[in-house]
Amino acid sequence: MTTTGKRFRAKVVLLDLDGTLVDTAPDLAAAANHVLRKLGREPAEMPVIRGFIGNGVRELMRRALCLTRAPTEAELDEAMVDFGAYYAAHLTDHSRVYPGVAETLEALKAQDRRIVCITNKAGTFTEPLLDTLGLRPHFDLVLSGDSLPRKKPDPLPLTHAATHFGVQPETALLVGDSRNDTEAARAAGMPVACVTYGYHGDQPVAELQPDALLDNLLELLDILEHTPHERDFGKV
Ligand SMILES: O=C(O)COP(=O)(O)O
Ligand SMILES: [Mg+2]
Repeated sequence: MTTTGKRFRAKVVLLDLDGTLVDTAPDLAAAANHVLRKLGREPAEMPVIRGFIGNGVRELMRRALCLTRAPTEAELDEAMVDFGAYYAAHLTDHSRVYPGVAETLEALKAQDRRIVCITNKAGTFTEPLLDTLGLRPHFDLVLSGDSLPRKKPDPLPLTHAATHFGVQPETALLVGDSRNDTEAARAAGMPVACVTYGYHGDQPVAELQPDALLDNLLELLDILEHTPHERDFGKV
């Protein structure tokens, strides 16, 4: 773990999904490659697709198609129908919860913190994915890429979650893995920790200058202040 030595109040803990809670890259890559093959195009290597995750599945598919030829919006619309059907049927064939995640979520709950999942993944995939992997009961609120008018790197999902629980953004904490997470947090005035194992392309995650770096989500528990929170909610 590398941290700046800061401790965070984190009355509300917001967690990114893909690359932070769950390694979803194998099933996302399989869905994208299913579409590429169907269109007679060359499938892409897993690490290449992995670098496309974080801006929602439509952007992932667009970038996968661009490897051979940029699609028109109509072509992309059609590709997304096939992508959606395949991905919905194979959401958790190979996707796995990262080590330390379930234990961390349980500990956060025991400390009376509110727990939010904030992802750019479409809600139609987020809910069944969290359900199947047994994570859904841990969350007090789930915000997907299409839950609100704007998604990360826009600060809206973060400020929405803070307002929902009646806390100031600076007393919450986002944990994510990519530039979308750090940019959204900075714009919201919220501290941000990054996991080092997630999807951040070729760029070392330290270059995103998060307030803390975590090699395992359990390390989050070491950087939180332990003060009672129950009476704080709703008093912005
Ligand atoms: O790109 C996606 O579909 C989701 O990405 P996120 O969970 O890391 O926000
Ligand atoms: Mg992510």
